[in-house]
This record gives sequence, structure tokens and C-alpha cells, in this order.
Amino acid sequence: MIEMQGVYKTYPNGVVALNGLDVTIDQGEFVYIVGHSGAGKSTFTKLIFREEQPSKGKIIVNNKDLSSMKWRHVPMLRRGIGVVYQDFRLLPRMTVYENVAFALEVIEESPKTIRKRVMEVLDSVGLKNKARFIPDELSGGEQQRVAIARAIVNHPGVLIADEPTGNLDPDTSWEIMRILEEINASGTTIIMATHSKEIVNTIKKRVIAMEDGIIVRDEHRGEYGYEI
Ligand SMILES: Nc1ncnc2c1ncn2[C@@H]1O[C@H](COP(=O)(O)OP(=O)(O)OP(=O)(O)O)[C@@H](O)[C@H]1O
Repeated sequence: MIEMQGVYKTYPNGVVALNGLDVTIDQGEFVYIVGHSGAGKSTFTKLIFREEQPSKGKIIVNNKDLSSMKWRHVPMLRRGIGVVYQDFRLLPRMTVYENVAFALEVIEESPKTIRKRVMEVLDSVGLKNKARFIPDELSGGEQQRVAIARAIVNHPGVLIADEPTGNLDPDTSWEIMRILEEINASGTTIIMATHSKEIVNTIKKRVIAMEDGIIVRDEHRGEYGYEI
């Protein structure tokens, strides 16, 4: 479960990105975060895996209070949260296999476990036959599928997707959504910031709408609600 109480975020340059958030997201939910550019969507997601810290307020993730969490415990928090971005962020000189295996190598899993799990997760995103390719040899949709495989290889309870379809054409975007829905069906919470009206209005989920750093709407099976 993710809980925010009275959360504010002012960046060092004085920009107020979040202006009092109160929200609870239960385990297994699928939540879209929508709103105009600059509304605070990315900042909201970054607080969950402690990429940013709030200026004020309380954030609880999986029963852990992030405000009192010591730095040495942050890697453990992040192990339970997968993240995917609009621009994929794969390591360009590593193969698909190595990009995904990396997350398991850093936690010192055995080579046998790594091999089994990496091939299993590549299979689940339909890329088992591209394990030896490097990112440049893949389409955008395939690169995003590798990024998703990497994000879920550790079985995280939460997957954060910051505009995961932002660089993809419509057909590829639906493919990515199908994969995210499958991951959600296995019990993983999905929090997805998006500008895609079509996706939000077609695959109905909880919608949290943000404007100027506050939540202005929070509806189950909601609509996108903006013209762009
Ligand atoms: N590291 C930073 N330092 C200073 N200001 C920042 C930083 N990151 C974001 N901001 C500012 O905080 C506000 C909210 O930004 P944020 O990225 O959370 O919005 P967003 O809703 O995700 O936008 P977009 O849809 O364009 O990604 C914006 O005014 C932005 O310029």
C-alpha cells in the first residue's frame, strides 16, 4: 500500500511541484495519473521510490515510513518498486539479456537463478528470441518491453510507469498496455503517468487528475477529462 498525507514538494529553485497531496493506493490497483505538463505527475511518482523527498508530509510505502528511512535502506525499498520511463533508459552497450540480468546480479542472485528468471521474464514480454540483441537493434516497442522486463525481474510489488507509451505509435502502445495489464493481473500495483486520452478512456482504471500540484479528481473507472 502507498499512502501520502499532507505531502508538499518545493524544488530548490523555488518551484512548488506538489501542494498538499492526500492519497492512498492499495496493493494491486491500477492507477493512471493524468494532468497537464508541469502538474506534478512525475514528482508524485518520484517520491514513491525516494528519487525525490517531500518538503513536508508523510509517505508510507509497504508499511515503511519514507521520511524516517535511512539511506542505507533505500536500495531495499527500490528493490520492491520497478520503474519504466518514456525513453526506455536501457544500457546501450549491453544485450537485452544483460540489461535484464543486471538487476539480479547487483543483488547477487546465483547464475542459475538469474538465467532462469531472465529467460522467463523475456518470454513473458515476447522477447526470448531477442536476448542477444543490443537496444539499437530493436524497435521502440521492443525496447520498452525490455525495460518492462528489467523493471519486473525482481517481482516488485509496485510498477511505476512514467509515460510508458509516450514515444510509441498507437499499435505498439496497445501492446505495452496489454503487458502492463497482465503484470497488474498478477497482483502488482501499477501507477502510470500518461497523456494518452485514448488509453485512459478505453482501458478503464482509477484516474487521479492533478493540477498545479494538487489532486483535483480521483475516480474509479474514470475518464481522461482533458482535451489534449
Ligand atoms: N528537479 C527539478 N528542479 C526544479 N523544478 C522541477 C524539477 N523537476 C520538476 N520541476 C518542476 O516541478 C513542476 C512539476 O513537474 P513534474 O515533472 O512533476 O510535472 P509533470 O506533470 O510530470 O509534467 P510532464 O507531463 O511534462 O512530465 C514543474 O513546474 C517542473 O518544472
